[in-house]
Amino acid sequence: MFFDFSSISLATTSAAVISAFFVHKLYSRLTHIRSLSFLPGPDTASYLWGDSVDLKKARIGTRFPEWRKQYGPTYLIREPLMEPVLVLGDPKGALYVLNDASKYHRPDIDKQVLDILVGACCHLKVSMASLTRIPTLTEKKKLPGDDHARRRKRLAPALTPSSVKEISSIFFDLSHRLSENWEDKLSIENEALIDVSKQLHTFSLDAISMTMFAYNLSASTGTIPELLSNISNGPSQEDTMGSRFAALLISSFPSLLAIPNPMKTWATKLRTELGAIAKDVWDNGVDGVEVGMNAKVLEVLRQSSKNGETMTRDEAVAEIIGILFAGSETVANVMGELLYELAHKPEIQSKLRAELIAFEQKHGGPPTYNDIVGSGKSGLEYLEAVTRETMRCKAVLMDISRQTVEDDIIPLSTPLPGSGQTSIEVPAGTTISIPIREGLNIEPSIWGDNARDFVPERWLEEGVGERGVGIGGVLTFGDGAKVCIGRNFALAEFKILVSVLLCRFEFSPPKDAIPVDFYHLGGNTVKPKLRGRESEGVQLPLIIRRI
Ligand code: HEM
Repeated sequence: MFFDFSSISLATTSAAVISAFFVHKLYSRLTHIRSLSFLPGPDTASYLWGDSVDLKKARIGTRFPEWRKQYGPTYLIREPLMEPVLVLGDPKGALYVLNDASKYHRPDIDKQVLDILVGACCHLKVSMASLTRIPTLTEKKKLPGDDHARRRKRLAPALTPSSVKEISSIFFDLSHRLSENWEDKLSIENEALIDVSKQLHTFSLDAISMTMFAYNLSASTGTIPELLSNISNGPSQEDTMGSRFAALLISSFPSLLAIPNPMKTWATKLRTELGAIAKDVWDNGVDGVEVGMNAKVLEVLRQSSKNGETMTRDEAVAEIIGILFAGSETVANVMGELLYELAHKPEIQSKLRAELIAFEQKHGGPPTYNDIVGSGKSGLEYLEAVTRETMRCKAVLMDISRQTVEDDIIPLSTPLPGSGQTSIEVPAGTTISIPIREGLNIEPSIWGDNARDFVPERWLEEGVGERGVGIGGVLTFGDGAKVCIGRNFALAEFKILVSVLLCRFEFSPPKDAIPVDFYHLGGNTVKPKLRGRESEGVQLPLIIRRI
């Protein structure tokens, strides 16, 4: 009898490697638990799922503000299998982490999701990975930090204030197009019930595709608009045992995302279709760009090819997909939330409209791009205040996640309750969640007792932004090396749309309105659903009345 020693030794080696891997996983998990267990935090909803399933189902405003009240700004929550997550709502600690890109990286799971999307940037927290943290931009697992800097530098000229000014006429055109669409719906009655969420999504998708790569995606005949609208509803949002186990496995072993799953199928389809368009636009160059369009991203990508940088078609496609994700649903969501807020706060709506109409009467025409971006100084102070308050209270991202790559000590501005410690030692591999929407942006020690309320007037006070944390006093666009590169674009697009819509329409809640709840959904963004009709997906019905 002969033994196949080579196959025995292969099996033994594989078993040893797998065992070592599990032992290492277990050891690092125990290290994280031991090092951080002194921190306060909620009783974990489930040892198996941690707090993740509970958080996924919870309405916005029902968990983090309560935990902040009970435990202070810095505490611990749990991912599946009790992996601790340090919720760092301390201003000094948050800025420390965001500003040290060498020690604090995006978590492995996010990089894995980005790999599937060809290294693209996105605010998308895909549902298969929805128990995990925020994936964002130009960071790919195998690429070192300087590659992120190189790609960011390459993209930056497309999104400077002067580039945004150049493309701003497209924002005006699209805002008027949306208004005309609503006017048509109001042609018989003076008012109508309209689900604004879909139309805002189309508006922002067009804004990004028509300005960045001269393509009208919403009008394209393929399945792309449908695939992109799935960003809102996610490739599989249901909370089933199967999806929970998949999420649990993936959060422990991110590489499992590489095996076939609904999210991967969806991403591959989207990438293939976008790839065909990108190839078309890429091959035909930017010379033939139609009037009313621009190709800012393609221009910078082509320029870097001319400068000798190698740029493969795949890389170009990755940048395009990334910009589309990052730039479309973010603005659509925040705009939807403002319209919802204005519908419920008619006094703020009237004050904003009165300012815009007074401006128009005084200057003999509607505000231009310069009036709008300089709105704090041009007689549009309330527009500026409403914009800032929307970005503060309605931040699209719940949190920004990072993982330590080495042991470190995070300084704190608020001593920990009990021990009075002014810093926290974190072992390598710790996941840190910097809470934005329900954390630092509404921190009562900064914004006062009415921190959670939507009060634009607070911004009319001199120097108020200096009190807060981050650019302009909020962390809505992040901070540090990965701060949002599209913020000038987003703010200009947002303000232009507000200035056009508010002069033409009045918004109010539907009569006998079903309450709208906002959830953290399909990406790390916040979206509306009707209470009791959640399975119908994202919707935001409002009554729109012609003025
Ligand atoms: C209201 C709208 C928006 C919000 C709230 C927002 C928020 C953010 C945040 C918080 C980050 C940093 C994430 C991190 O640190 O991990 C980020 C990154 C990014 N955003 Fe935005 N964003 C918005 C709109 C846009 C738009 C319109 C574009 C494109 C035109 C864009 C492109 C990007 C890109 C490319 C990055 C990655 C930057 C990097 O990794 O260096 N964003 N965004």
